[in-house]
Amino acid sequence: MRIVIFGAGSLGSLFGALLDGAHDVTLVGRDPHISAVREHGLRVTGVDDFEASPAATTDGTELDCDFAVVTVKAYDTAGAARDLATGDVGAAVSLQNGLGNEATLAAGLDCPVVAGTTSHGAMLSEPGVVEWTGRGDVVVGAWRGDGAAGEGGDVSREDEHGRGTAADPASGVAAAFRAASIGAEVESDIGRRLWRKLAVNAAINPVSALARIRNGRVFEGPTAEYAARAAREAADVARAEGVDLDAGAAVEAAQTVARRTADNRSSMFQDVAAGRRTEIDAVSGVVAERADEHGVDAPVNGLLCALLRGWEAGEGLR
Ligand SMILES: NC(=O)C1=CN([C@@H]2O[C@H](COP(=O)(O)OP(=O)(O)OC[C@H]3O[C@@H](n4cnc5c(N)ncnc54)[C@H](O)[C@@H]3O)[C@@H](O)[C@H]2O)C=CC1
Ligand SMILES: CC(C)(CO)C(=O)C(=O)O
Repeated sequence: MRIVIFGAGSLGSLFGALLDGAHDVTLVGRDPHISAVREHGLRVTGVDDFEASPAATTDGTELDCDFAVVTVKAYDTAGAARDLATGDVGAAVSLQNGLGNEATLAAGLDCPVVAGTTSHGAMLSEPGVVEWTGRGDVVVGAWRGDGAAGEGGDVSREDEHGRGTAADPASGVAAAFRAASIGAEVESDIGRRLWRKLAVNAAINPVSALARIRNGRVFEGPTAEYAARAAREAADVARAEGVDLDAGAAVEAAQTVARRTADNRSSMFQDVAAGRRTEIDAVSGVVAERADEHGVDAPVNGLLCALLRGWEAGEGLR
């Protein structure tokens, strides 16, 4: 299949390398990384060590592909949709963190949108080299609009080529990942999966970023209570949106991820440490705003969001 990776930074480069070979892959990203890939290929280190040679470009317009995997940061999703809309894209697949990316893609594109989450970890260590920091999973599901993500119908159908039907692009995407030996599942209730991941990120990311601690410390010591509250609030908002997510299950999910990724610096901690903009709006910001809309209390998410936004607006960004 012809696959575009839109946003070939850390995660996108990892998936681009893993999909290359089984598929015809084009990375869309920025220099100096893209020039390095064009000149020397793409090297993966860490969990596995190998080289790949996908096509690579800094121009995301007028691309033609079976599907585009979108791996830009949440705040760049609208720009990605604008570029992808100028081409011929069969489907857009978000593997991003935060809530709202799929809605942004759907608003800007005519093609079907597939929602996804991944627990693989990746970090661009230098131009042309990506470190695979942790093996994980990929879960995708048809996105059917705000409040109805993944609801209804059988999304596990594939056509005789295993590509998924037009009404069911998620199974085609999962099949393409599996053809490249990347474990990928189709989830019929992808909306719940996105909210659960959001609760995990709402607990770990801002707390680790503000306290400057690795994931494993978030549920230990003085931050534990507030991380748990952030996850519980996210679950309360999810339920107000009709998503079946128990507060206890959300806290447990966050604690499990913190344990499994104990030595990681969360992506938000890395962003803050490097003086880069964070994804706070798409994580705690979404929880706090939707809580307001539903009349649900989410003071911890509100405070974490305000602190990170204050840092970004003040002395934070380089
Ligand atoms: N890195 C990781 O281990 C994981 C990341 N995620 C999520 O995946 C998403 C991407 O994360 P990272 O790869 O870490 O971020 P990143 O910042 O390393 O990569 C994003 C890349 O997209 C590029 N980009 C943005 N707009 C572009 C445009 N219009 N044209 C060309 N290139 C463009 C940026 O230059 C950047 O290189 C985020 O939502 C993150 O939360 C999710 C799971 C794990
Ligand atoms: C799961 C977790 C918390 C892993 O670090 C993550 O998604 C992130 O850092 O953004």
